[in-house]
Formats: sequence, C-alpha cells, structure tokens
Amino acid sequence: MELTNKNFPALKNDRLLRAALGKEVDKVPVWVMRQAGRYLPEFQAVRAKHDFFTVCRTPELACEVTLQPLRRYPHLDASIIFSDILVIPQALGMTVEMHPGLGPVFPNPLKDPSEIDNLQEENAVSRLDYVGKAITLTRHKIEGKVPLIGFTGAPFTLMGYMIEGGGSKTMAKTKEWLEKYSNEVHKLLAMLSRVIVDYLVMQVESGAQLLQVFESSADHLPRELFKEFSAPYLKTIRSEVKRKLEAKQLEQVPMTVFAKGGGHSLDVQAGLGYETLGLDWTVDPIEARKIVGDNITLQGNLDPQDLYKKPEEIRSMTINMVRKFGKHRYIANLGHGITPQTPLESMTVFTEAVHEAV
Ligand SMILES: Cc1c2[nH]c(c1CCC(=O)O)Cc1[nH]c(c(CCC(=O)O)c1C)Cc1[nH]c(c(CCC(=O)O)c1C)Cc1[nH]c(c(C)c1CCC(=O)O)C2
Repeated sequence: MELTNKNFPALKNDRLLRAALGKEVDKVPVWVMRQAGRYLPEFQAVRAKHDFFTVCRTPELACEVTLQPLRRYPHLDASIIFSDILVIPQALGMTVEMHPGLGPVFPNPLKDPSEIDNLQEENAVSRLDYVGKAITLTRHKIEGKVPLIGFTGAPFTLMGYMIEGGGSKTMAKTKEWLEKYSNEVHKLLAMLSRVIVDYLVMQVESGAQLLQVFESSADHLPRELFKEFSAPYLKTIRSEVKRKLEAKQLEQVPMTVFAKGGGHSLDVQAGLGYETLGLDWTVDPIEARKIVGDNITLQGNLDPQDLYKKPEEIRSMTINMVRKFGKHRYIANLGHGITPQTPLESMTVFTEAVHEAV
C-alpha cells in the first residue's frame, strides 16, 4: 500500500490531544522537548554517519530519529518530528551550518536591513517539502501509537538567529535593530509570519496532529518589547493557520506556544488564541493557572537540570509538579529542551512518575 497522507493508521493514544483540547484524560500526558536528540546513543550513531541537516532532509533518517525515544521510553505520549527551527532561514536562501559543540552558524548573517530584500519568500515552503515527507512517513511508521507534533520557530526567535548569525548570550545586534530599524524589523517579522503560516498548514496537510511554536528567545524581551515584537505575530500565526486549514477543508489541530522566559506576560499569551501555553521552570504552576484562567492547557515545566539528580529525587519532584498543575488541562514536560549529558535513566524515571502521579 502506498504511504500517503490519506491512509494513516488510527490513533490509539490520544491523551495529548485530549489534554490540549481540555477533555478528560485517564493519565497526564507526557513528552519532552528535544526528546529525539543528543542525549540518545542511538541518535549519536546516526549523527556519526550523517550531517545534521542531512538527517533533517532525508525522510527515512528523520523518521528513524523521531521514533528512537518512543522505543526506549514507552511512557511517552507524543512524538515530535525531527527537524530544526532554522530550516526556515535556509529555505529563504540563507546558509546555516551545524557545528558540533558550537551549535548553528550562519556564515553570512543579515548585516543591515537592506539585505531583507534578498530573502526569497516566494516558494520558500515548497523548499521545505522534505519536512512534509518526513511527517507523512513518520505518521505511518508510528502506527498510531502516539500523536505526531509538528513545529516551527516563532518570527522573533528566527530573526534573532538571522541577525546574530547563531546563538547569542546578549542578542546585542538584534536589540540594536529593534531600536534603530523598527519599521524594517516589523517588515521582516511579517514576512517570516507568512512563511510560518504556510509551513504549519503544510505540516498539518502532511499529517502533523498538534503544532508547537517555539519563541525560545523571548527571554531577551521585557514585557513591553514582547508585546510589540512577538505577541502580535504569534496571534496572527494562530488565527491564520486556523483560517487556512478551514479554507483547505483540513482538520483543525490544537496549537501550543512556548515563549521561554515569557513568564512576565502569561496574561498576554493567554489572549493569543493557542490551546496550550508552554511554561519554563521559572514559572510557578499555581500562579500561572491563576493568571491564565481555566480555559487553557499548561505544559511544562521541570528544570532540565533536575534530571541530573538522583532517581528518587526526580521522582518526587515530578510527582510534586504534577500535583501542583493538576490532572485537568495539563501536559507534563520539561521547562526547556533536555540537555546532552542527561542520564538515560532520568527520562525513564520522569515519564513513569508523571503517569503514576495524581
Ligand atoms: C532554538 C532552537 C533551535 N532548534 C530548536 C529550537 C527551539 C527549542 C529550544 O529552544 O531549545 C528546535 C529543535 N531542534 C531539534 C528539534 C527536534 C525534535 C525534538 O525536540 O526532539 C527541535 C524541536 C533538533 C536538534 N537541533 C540541534 C540538535 C543537536 C545538533 C547535533 O546533532 O549536532 C538537535 C538534535 C542543534 C541546534 N538547533 C538550534 C540550536 C541552538 C542548536 C544547538 C544547541 C543544541 O544542540 O541544543 C536551534
């Protein structure tokens, strides 16, 4: 049988989707940001043979790496497609390399706003069709065990990488742009938003069952700048994805926004139209619930560093966290991505403890 986006196996575990939509669940669903990655020896084995972006661009490899954590950790209630947020700048014509030990490097970052016009918005999403192919293949190979999450970087986070040329502790250049070139910045953020919307719709068409938007660099923005340079675009992305899915007669999917360091504007985030808000570990679950109200799902938020503690301690911290969030409208996760040296057993303890709790 041909593996198309029309004949997927039926979903057997829908806890994640139920929690995102505010329906009752038998157990709290759990998954982990960056669950398919550097801490897994089986991932390292794939990476020893293939360059990072080759894995992203080869559906069979991306599918294999997506499935790896599910084989090792049977308690996981979701998978997230293996890719990276930086495939969008690549599709716009920028070169991005992944340097081991250093992270992403753009040899030619945006030097000034006149270079925005060189970015190739037209057909950008068709240059990302390999992500769609990886999603469709993975939906089949998962055999309905858990839902498949699609994702993107948010406009501000992507712009930051495009200007800085890689990760940055200070975001000095980006902050200079916000100050000096705010009109051009808004033009770039709007362009990125258009590409992101079509990219997310393509992911749903290919088989993604929930979408997460990573605003990983929100920690550089104070509330007022978050309201100007992040929130409006996040809101447009949510409403435009909904509108375009409807226009294409595709099924609606729940969406999550994760603004790392955005604890200062949870009230703003609650108004963006997303079903789920991701929280980093600096946010108190009970305070967050008070701010956002009862009609939104919360996701998070154990400090990834806590996975370096002893199993018994991880277990009790996890159970404590789940009790604070409660069983309703909650998806257990870490407060950011899992880090490379995390002991493999910690993930077992964490995922098991979530299902034991409540
Ligand atoms: C900011 C960001 C990036 N990429 C991503 C974000 C947002 C999430 C976050 O805030 O952590 C998102 C991402 N990147 C990757 C995934 C795969 C799916 C998963 O979560 O399991 C996802 C969802 C694979 C990856 N992306 C990367 C790796 C490791 C690269 C390698 O194998 O050499 C993986 C597995 C590399 C990457 N990619 C990026 C950085 C900064 C780095 C280097 C640091 C790091 O490794 O964590 C950009």
